[in-house]
Amino acid sequence: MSKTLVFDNGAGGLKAGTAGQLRPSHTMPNCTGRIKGQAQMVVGDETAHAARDSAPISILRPFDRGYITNWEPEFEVWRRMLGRNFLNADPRDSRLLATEAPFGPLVLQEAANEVLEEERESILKAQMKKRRAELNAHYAREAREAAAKARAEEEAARAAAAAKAAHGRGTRLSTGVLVGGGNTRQRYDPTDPEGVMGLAHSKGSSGSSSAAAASKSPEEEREEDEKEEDDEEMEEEEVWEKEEDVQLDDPAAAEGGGGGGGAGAADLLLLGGGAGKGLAMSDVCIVVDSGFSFTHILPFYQGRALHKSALRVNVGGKLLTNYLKEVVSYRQWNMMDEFEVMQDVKDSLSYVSLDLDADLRAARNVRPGNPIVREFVLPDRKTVMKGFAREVDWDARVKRRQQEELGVEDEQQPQVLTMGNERFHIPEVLFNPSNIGLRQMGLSEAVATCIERCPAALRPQFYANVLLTGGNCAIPNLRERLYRDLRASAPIHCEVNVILPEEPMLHAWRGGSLFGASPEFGSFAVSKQEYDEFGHHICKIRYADW
Ligand SMILES: Nc1ncnc2c1ncn2[C@@H]1O[C@H](COP(=O)(O)OP(=O)(O)OP(=O)(O)O)[C@@H](O)[C@H]1O
Repeated sequence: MSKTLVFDNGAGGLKAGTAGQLRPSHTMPNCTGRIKGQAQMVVGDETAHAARDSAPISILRPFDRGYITNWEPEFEVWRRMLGRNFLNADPRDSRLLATEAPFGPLVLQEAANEVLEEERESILKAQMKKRRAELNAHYAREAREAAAKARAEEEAARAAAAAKAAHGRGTRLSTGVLVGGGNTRQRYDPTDPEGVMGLAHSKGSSGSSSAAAASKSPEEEREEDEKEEDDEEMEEEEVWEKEEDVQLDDPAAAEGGGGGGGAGAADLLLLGGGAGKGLAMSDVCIVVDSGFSFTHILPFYQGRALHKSALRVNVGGKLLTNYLKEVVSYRQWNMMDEFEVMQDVKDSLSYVSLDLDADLRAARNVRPGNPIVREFVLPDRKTVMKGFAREVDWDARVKRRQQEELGVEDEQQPQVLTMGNERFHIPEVLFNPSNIGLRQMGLSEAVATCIERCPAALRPQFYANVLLTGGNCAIPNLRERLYRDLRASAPIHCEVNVILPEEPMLHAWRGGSLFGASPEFGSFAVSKQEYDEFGHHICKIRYADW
């Protein structure tokens, strides 16, 4: 059977691995670079190595805010990922599922498909592109269903055990992570190198309609395409027009269409920690994806994206790191050429404040006992290869100050950055971009606005199902702050629920992994032969259908 590779192509990093696995096997910076004075280009992970060796390097990022802006370097990164040192993919026996950001103009999507098709002649057997937000929503939905199923099964097992115990025949309940649904339950063995790949996968009823669609000839598909597109548009319109018809308590409306994950899907989801554990209602969620270059907010109803309500905020991790670089360079050391180091500082020490005034007051006095101030030991690339955060060493700090006053340099002491109000002042930009003069909505305002742009009858469901994904959502307290702000702006009768899955950065990749491993995936992929025969049209039909 051919192998399905999953690429989550982000502006910060390319996450790649095989479908069906719990996590990507490789992640590399999505960039190329040139070391000063050298003709050779360094690619992906090599740029990080060069930066670690203090080589003066100029970085080129070919992917920004969801768009590939420069194909050549992007393919260099992809080729390296597919090559011997990483995925070691056999071109004759591999299929590719790649993520795509929302809001991509059609012409760019077409160009991307075309370039991918031309390039992959020697690379991959079949390809498929899927919007990242859809994969996020898909994973959350399936995860929630799997978690609910597992809970129900565990409760049933517990009830059975209790009944047995009542009859004097005690049964020891199993603990640990259970994988597999229905009759195929088995214990997950973390040492199994095959992970979940070894398990058989089955799919629910939703796969049958797509399989039927796949059995149609491309000519038939083309004939039906316009009709389907009209139908889709009408469906989205209907959500608005018939909003008063939606009964929020109606289980049929709540359950909707969407894919029902079978046993195989549950395996990955249970291993993933049940990302959708907290989702209150079926098939309705609002995906907030905040990554390296931007943040987008996209609502889903019955598995369909409501594009009219979607919002994008051009604030991401890169902007925060650049801002931190400037602040630190102004206040302490010149760190303007140290993006990677400053990203480490931000990732390890920043947090979102839940009480700005109190935190500002507390951070003001840098003295022992200060709860906010921390130190970051900078890498000197001789003794300290990678920087790290630590509690303030007050004695060393006093000694350092005295030496600085005397103009003495102690070679033995590592250089440290002191992080005080920077720790919460920088992430605050996500919630208040106007702090640095950006005319953009803050995160909470954008989520609330997005929900308010949805049909009134659906809003309570969206408030109850806000799903956070992307690396920025790992900033401590971000979830709590968003909850607090939404709670304040949501109507009083609405339940507010903000869900933060484990490792939010990998959430979209896991959606891809789940989908790539499902039996229906084959019917959505486009082969080289099909593309040559029908062109971009076939991609439009196949990719839009899921
Ligand atoms: N623990 C953490 N705390 C704070 N920020 C983090 C943490 N982990 C990752 N990040 C930030 O998340 C960002 C990367 O997130 P992610 O991988 O979701 O982005 P991407 O998919 O590469 O980019 P994009 O979504 O813009 O295409 C980086 O800016 C990184 O600094």
